[in-house]
Amino acid sequence: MEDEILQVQNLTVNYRLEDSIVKGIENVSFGIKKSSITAIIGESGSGKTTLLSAILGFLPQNARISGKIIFNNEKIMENGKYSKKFRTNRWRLISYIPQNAMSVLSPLRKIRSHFIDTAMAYNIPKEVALNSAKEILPQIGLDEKILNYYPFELSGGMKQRVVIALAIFLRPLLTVADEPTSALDVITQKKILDLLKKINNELNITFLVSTHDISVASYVADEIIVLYNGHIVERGSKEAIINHPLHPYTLYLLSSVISLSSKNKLIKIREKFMVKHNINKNRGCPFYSRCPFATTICSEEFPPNIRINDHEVLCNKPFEVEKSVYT
Ligand SMILES: Nc1ncnc2c1ncn2[C@@H]1O[C@H](COP(=O)(O)OP(=O)(O)OP(=O)(O)O)[C@@H](O)[C@H]1O
Repeated sequence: MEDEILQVQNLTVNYRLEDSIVKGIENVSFGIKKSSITAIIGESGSGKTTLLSAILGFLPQNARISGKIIFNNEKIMENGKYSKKFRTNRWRLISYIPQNAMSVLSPLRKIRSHFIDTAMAYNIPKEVALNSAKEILPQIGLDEKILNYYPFELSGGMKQRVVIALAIFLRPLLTVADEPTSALDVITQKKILDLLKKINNELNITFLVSTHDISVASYVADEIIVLYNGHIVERGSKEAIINHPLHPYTLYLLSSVISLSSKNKLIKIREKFMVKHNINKNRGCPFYSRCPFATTICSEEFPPNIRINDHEVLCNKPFEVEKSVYT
């Protein structure tokens, strides 16, 4: 679609170990709208980092990848092969804010060297790099004099901002952030999320942000993708996902937010998720073993991907969730 900067089509990633194969993500398809913020939400091991690494072309050696990725109307990856144009321009097309961002700054190098090194890796001259850095730093709340500081001279929040500046100073079209706030206290967390929104708004950079916290997704994102066990189980606008969830796992995530669940009937709903079905080895629903709404069909048949306008859900019985919340 024309208004999409990124299209991921039938993406599957497996990891090969000595005597087994581990699933990373399976047959994942979605698009990201230009100038939006999309959050990928899922618990540990759901495949968030695998998905982001596949988009960035950063998967480890033991990964096997299939499917297609289209970026800005050009194919950048098909069946594990990334285009040369993408590999040589990556940071100017899709940049990255890593998990534990602060630890990526080398303690032995001044902040200015981090900007110069990043730019020079893409054949951008030192002067251009420093000028771009000086332009970006005030926009994200940092004085340009920090270019002469070492990382140890900065607070945690300032280091986080430097890493964000490094991701955006070459003005990429898309920035991918892997759990950008998970290591931060709540006050700093909010400031960083506000900063991502400001950059999105003022510099028109599209963001794809992963998080295990649905309240972070709800605060920062326009669109939300819910990942469970390597599958997209639900995706749609923030309003659709937060106010009208259709997948039981999304409902479970929402009912687990303390401030939400203590206020309303979600607390009762959370109790329903105490049930456990035996895992069915057949090709049933990935969420079957934890689903309070599951019936025989869910243990036997992989669910269909149901689409209602822009809201998609992978479920045999999506309206059971609606009934339990709204009736
Ligand atoms: N290099 C690897 N080799 C083998 N298995 C891997 C590798 N990287 C990830 N996996 C497996 O792939 C699955 C998805 O992992 P991934 O790290 O993408 O999840 P995640 O949602 O990012 O988790 P977290 O929030 O803990 O980072 C998990 O079962 C994980 O053990």
